[in-house]
Amino acid sequence: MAHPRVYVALILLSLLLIVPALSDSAFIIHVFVTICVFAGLSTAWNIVGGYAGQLSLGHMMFYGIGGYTTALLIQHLGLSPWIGMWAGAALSAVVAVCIGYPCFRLRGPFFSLATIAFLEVIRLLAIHFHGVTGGSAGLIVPLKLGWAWMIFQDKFNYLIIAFGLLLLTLVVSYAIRNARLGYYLTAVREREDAASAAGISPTRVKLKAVVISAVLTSLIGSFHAMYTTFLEPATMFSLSTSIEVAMFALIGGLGTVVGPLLGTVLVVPIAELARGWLGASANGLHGFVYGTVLVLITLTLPGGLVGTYGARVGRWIDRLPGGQPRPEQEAPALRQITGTPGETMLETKNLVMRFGGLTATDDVSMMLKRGEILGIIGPNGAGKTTLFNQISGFLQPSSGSIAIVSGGKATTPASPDAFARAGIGRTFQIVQPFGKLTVIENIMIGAFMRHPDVASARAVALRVSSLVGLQHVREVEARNLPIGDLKRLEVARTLATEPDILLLDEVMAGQSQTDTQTMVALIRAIRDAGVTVIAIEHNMQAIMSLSDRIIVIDSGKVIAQGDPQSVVRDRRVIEAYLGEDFANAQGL
Ligand SMILES: Nc1ncnc2c1ncn2[C@@H]1O[C@H](COP(=O)(O)OP(=O)(O)OP(=O)(O)O)[C@@H](O)[C@H]1O
Repeated sequence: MAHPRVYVALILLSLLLIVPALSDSAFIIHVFVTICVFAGLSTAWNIVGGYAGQLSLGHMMFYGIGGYTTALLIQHLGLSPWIGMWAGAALSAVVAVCIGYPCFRLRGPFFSLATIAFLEVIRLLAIHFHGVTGGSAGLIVPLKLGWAWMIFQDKFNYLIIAFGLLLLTLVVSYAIRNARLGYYLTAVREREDAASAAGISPTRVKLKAVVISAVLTSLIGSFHAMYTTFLEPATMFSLSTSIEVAMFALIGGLGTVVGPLLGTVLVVPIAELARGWLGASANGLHGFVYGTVLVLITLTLPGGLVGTYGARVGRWIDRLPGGQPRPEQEAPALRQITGTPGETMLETKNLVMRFGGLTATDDVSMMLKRGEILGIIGPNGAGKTTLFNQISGFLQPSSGSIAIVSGGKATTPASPDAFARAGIGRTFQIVQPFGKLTVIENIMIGAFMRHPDVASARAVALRVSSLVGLQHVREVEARNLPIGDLKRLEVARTLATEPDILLLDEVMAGQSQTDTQTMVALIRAIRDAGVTVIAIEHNMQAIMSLSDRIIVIDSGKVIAQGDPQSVVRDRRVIEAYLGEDFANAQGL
């Protein structure tokens, strides 16, 4: 509460109550109720559409479910809307899981189309079951006056409830944004694979977001039904309103906490005032107003208002009393890796991976011993990365088995995130940074796996950033880093998950001579701290000096393995990969 961003926001928000209280006009109160309702809907939508990047265009289904459940429970069971709205919210949560689970497998426009389809289905069902819902003719909410029934003569009471719901939605949205879930949603939105490698289950976090969003939307829908006192499928399950709600967030700033509110405050009053002044002749005018503002904003400010000016305004506000940065927390103790050096940690048997007619790994059997650095070499296209993808859960082998051995027990996790949580950390050959997050935030995404609390994850990330030599670019957005730093960031994010086994895929590619030496020293230090390492590398000098053991793969098959000196002398390895020039240069 003492932070200026909080008290300034509360002061500005209170204007939504103070201005209509001073004016005392029923129409002005109506405009402010509408602002609170739509800002709440847009803020709730933004949790899915903005934070999770899933452009739902069927969100009004939860609004409608809330409204109808509340109205029907009053009508048939005489239940107060204060109870009915939670029943509606529970039903919306169930519907959100049932719809979200299959739909989250769809990407981009297909997801949006699927949400529209579900909205239409529910609208048609509401029309079809007219015996219950009143069908197209609509349903009138039983008019019993008083707080218990949420029906008032004094319109200001409606505004108090609408404001309360908006405040609740904003607090939830703010809390998500600043908690692990918010970071996870951003990570999943930007790069699902990298998020999975950091132990995040994309489906689980998206489902969490959609359930929270559905519950909030449904609560607002219940209230709005009580406010309008009339429900019909066309307005309760409206596609155009779903689009408007998304549009407010786009105008204000997608994925920001106050963006949806700002977008609504900007456009709803203009449209409502135009409707108020021009009456029936202004039918459809609000759509024109929204469209015009949207076009202007997307053309001039693609990040929306908050996306463009938010950081600058935030810095001004931080200069107010209480805005000084807090001291950083001490990094928590590192996870103690236990186990006997030399014991088997990972074993693959006869791994085959076919892509159509191509066999990328062909009968690969290998094992990894605790505490070693295992190098994997081989020509381009030999199947090295495909092997990594299988032992980190990103590819399901066509045949063969993978076992992670821990405490004498062998397990095979079912998904990439489960592999990560089982202690296998991996980097990607083609770097996968979360471009719009800073270096520290990128590393925090990894750290969250074992440190759910934001302050601890940040402390771990700060320590890891120093370890890999990224301390000088901590607050730089990852998209602005050169390739050498991006490679180090890959290692840092994976290291922050505190893995037992670290899979490094060509982390020295694109690094300068000095950086390569630093990386070699870093990998040794990581091993000395108890982490077992497998490294795919084309830099022979580096991999020779690092590895305790090397496996050579060619055309998907293991053609040689052993200590570095004997492997580079192997004729098959010289013929398939190293070449005679290398052998001559080494005097082999
Ligand atoms: N998802 C995929 N679908 C189809 N083919 C694939 C897929 N992934 C890899 N391949 C093919 O499998 C073969 C092995 O590729 P892989 O990336 O594992 O090789 P690599 O040894 O890591 O090569 P490099 O050293 O160039 O990274 C290649 O021919 C590649 O084109």
